[in-house]
Amino acid sequence: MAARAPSATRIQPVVVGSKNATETVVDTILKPLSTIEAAKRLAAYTAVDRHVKPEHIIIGIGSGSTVPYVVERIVQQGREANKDRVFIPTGFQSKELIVSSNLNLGDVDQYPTIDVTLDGADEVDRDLNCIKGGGACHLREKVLAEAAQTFILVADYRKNVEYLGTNFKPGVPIEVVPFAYAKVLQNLHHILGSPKATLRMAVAKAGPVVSDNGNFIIDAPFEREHMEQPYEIMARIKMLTGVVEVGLFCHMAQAAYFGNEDGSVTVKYHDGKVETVAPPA
Ligand SMILES: O=C(CO)[C@H](O)[C@H](O)COP(=O)(O)O
Repeated sequence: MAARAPSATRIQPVVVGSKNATETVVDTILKPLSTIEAAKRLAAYTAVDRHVKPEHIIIGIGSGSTVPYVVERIVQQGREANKDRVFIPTGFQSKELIVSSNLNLGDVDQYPTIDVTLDGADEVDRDLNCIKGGGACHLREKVLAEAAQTFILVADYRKNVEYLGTNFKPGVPIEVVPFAYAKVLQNLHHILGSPKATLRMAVAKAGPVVSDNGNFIIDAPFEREHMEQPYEIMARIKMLTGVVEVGLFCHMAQAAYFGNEDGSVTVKYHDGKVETVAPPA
């Protein structure tokens, strides 16, 4: 059997109905994708082809519906390329994805330096600031983004905006310790200028969404004036006692890949450069 990184663990997937890597690849080949799914896949594949190289051994895997295409492309690099790699998840979903794809699973406390982390985003602005946390994973996502030598975003064209809050309307996701949520909501309403901030409620469960860390999530929409330079409001929210992490990632990503409707990919870089990768001929 192939050698593995020393402290990586392999466990069996626990989610009933989760697909293995072969099934996912077969699905992708056989079933036509919607325009949005095709755009997500294009962004993810292009980013993996450019940023997941043979020398990259410790790889952070983000959360959301675009990230499965990242993992799919990594699996396509083959067993040999992946046998010594360790994959670090940003939450329950990406842990299941790693395990069900037969990749080596590790954690960020074992591997605090990550070669490259690839993750989705809810929206990305012209300076590569982004909103994350639509899936309530932004605490671990930010840790893996900070731990990474290279942090790359992958998304479809709807997420590519000049200013945060343009298309993504729920607001900035804020993870809070449960007993402090009402106090933090008051702070957001009356001090920080987000009168419509609300506690995120679960859909198929009575009560609030509980994050993978056992915390609550507040969604706080802000006016454009705050979103033009989001670092300042991010820092002010983070200073509120009871806040664990804020879903504003400022100046963290090296590049963002957006799959477009016409099959091209727009790449925005941290230095302001923008590239268009033409669709395959
Ligand atoms: O931040 C996230 C989860 O907390 C996701 O990366 C973000 O919500 C984007 O997800 P998707 O790829 O499904 O649009």
